[in-house]
Amino acid sequence: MEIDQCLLESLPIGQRQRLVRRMRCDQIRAYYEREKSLQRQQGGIKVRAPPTHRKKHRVRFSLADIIQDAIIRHDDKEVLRLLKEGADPNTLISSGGSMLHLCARHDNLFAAELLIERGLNVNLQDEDLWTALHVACVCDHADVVLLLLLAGVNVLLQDVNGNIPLDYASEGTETSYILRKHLEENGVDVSSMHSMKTQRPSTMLSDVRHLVATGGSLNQPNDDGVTLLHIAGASGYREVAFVLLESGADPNPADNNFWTPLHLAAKYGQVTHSCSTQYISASEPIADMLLNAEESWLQRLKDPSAPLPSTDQRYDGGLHDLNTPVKNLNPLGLSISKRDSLLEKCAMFREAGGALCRQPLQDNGLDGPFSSGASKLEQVKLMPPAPNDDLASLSELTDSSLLYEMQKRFGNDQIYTYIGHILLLVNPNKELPIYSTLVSQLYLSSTGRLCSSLPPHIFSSAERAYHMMLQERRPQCFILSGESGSGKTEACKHIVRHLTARSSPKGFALEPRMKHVSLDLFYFTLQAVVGCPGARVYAHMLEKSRLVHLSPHQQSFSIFYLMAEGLSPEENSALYLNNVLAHRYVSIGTACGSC
Ligand SMILES: Nc1ncnc2c1ncn2[C@@H]1O[C@H](COP(=O)(O)OP(=O)(O)OP(=O)(O)O)[C@@H](O)[C@H]1O
Repeated sequence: MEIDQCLLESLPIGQRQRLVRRMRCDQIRAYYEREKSLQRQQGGIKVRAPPTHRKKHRVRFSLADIIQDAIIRHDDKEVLRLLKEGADPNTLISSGGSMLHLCARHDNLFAAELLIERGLNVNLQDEDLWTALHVACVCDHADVVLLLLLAGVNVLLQDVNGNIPLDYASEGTETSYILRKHLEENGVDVSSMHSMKTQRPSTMLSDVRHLVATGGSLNQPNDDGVTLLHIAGASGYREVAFVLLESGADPNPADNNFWTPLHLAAKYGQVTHSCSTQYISASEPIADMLLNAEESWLQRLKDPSAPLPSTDQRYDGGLHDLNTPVKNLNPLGLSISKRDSLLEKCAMFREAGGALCRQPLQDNGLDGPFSSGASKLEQVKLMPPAPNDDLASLSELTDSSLLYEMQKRFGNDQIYTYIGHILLLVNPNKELPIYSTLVSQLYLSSTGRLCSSLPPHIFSSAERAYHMMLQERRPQCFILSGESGSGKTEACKHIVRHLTARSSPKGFALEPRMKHVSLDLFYFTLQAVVGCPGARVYAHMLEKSRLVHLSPHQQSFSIFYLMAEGLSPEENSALYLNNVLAHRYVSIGTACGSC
């Protein structure tokens, strides 16, 4: 169980403790399950003799871990001691950055000085190509910025988005002033910075033009499935995207994580949505352009003679986008997972009406369930996660408190609620835009654990069952219980929908086949009740147990009795059913007409 830190902090202390205890239990259970499966893999469970005496185990941390902790806690003495004891100043931290990045983030000037003294490279870049100066600027830690400048940091190093540290310094702050002054003193003016920033997209643009001219493959993915269009979409290089699309690049390739260029354009656009309207105005056209291109590409697939969209439609002719970075954002104040979950929420819950995306082609048997294609726009509206998403975590558990919470949630169209691992559904009796392919994709998880930034959903339960199946290597079972009309059949359909989409992310489309089978079953059952006014069609649909075992006074499928009554002798003999009622399926049941 994963709990969103924000939600956790908003809970009363007692509830929080209970929740944390449960999380700990879950962790321990998961640990033992993993141990068990490892043992099984290594050839059978080895039963260890219980230890006769308890050894006191000491947990030891490496110097590299301890020094990082000391830097964060500003324990200068400890940092000094550890460095003397031989802690390596060049140890990398989890983001791929150096310990100087850590100092910049936590404003630890003393440790930063010590590390620089010991020869740590001030220009080291992390996996997003951020230097410690980028970090210090984002966090507005002016002293660290000054120290890094004195140590000779390169102020013009660009990160993965082509942003230099100054781009991250908020206007009017001390950090921004210091950097501007430094740049001025070194003869760097704004226009040269501008041209430097355009360098990366310009280089890519000329490379792409060259590739087009020499007939190179525009859709060639790298090992991660990333194509040129992914890069252009994610980086906001509008002109590059335009050239690629105009030259016939596939607008919809999925990388190894099933992300298309449109996903990336949307993701990075939404990242900055709450913070920079300037950026959004630059990146939204990319998303629009990709949508238009995708539409025209699909049309041209069907009809190669279809005209290309007009230039106005394709491209509004603006200059390529500069990556205006997010101002006033302090992403490093939050953990990466936290940031991701906030971004996810920002993306999903922007407004009522939510995100717009493409709906997959239905029933064409060609496209995978996650591929986009149809021209119909699909609306998604998910409610943000809330503390009462799991009733088991309520501090007060009485009939009235549960009913009250359920009623409140139902009023907000929050029809799903967890009670631990059980999912409660209140039938909304109206269509809710929460079952699209996009939503199904959102609930995909690599581990099967509930995603704390997503509200309860039937897709989540389906996802969990899928992973349990893989882990335990045995069939899983859903128990759908509720009174007639409570939504069991619909829930079953949603589970099947998610699982079929899950199991065939590319190419092989199981969903249309499943629908076909369901339809056949439906007609089979429908035939069974023809002539049974008021009979309930669905009750027998999936009760396959009725085929092999009948309880006393229970009848088998009515179709058998109707066949016995209604088939002509020729039809009977063609089906080898000269005496239907002699078969065990029907002979032991009560052949009553009702269903
Ligand atoms: N998640 C849902 N969203 C919207 N409407 C729903 C949902 N679930 C059920 N419904 C509505 O309620 C009706 C009855 O649901 P369903 O047939 O799934 O009930 P059931 O529990 O299977 O009933 P029975 O036990 O009688 O077969 C559906 O036809 C549909 O209109």
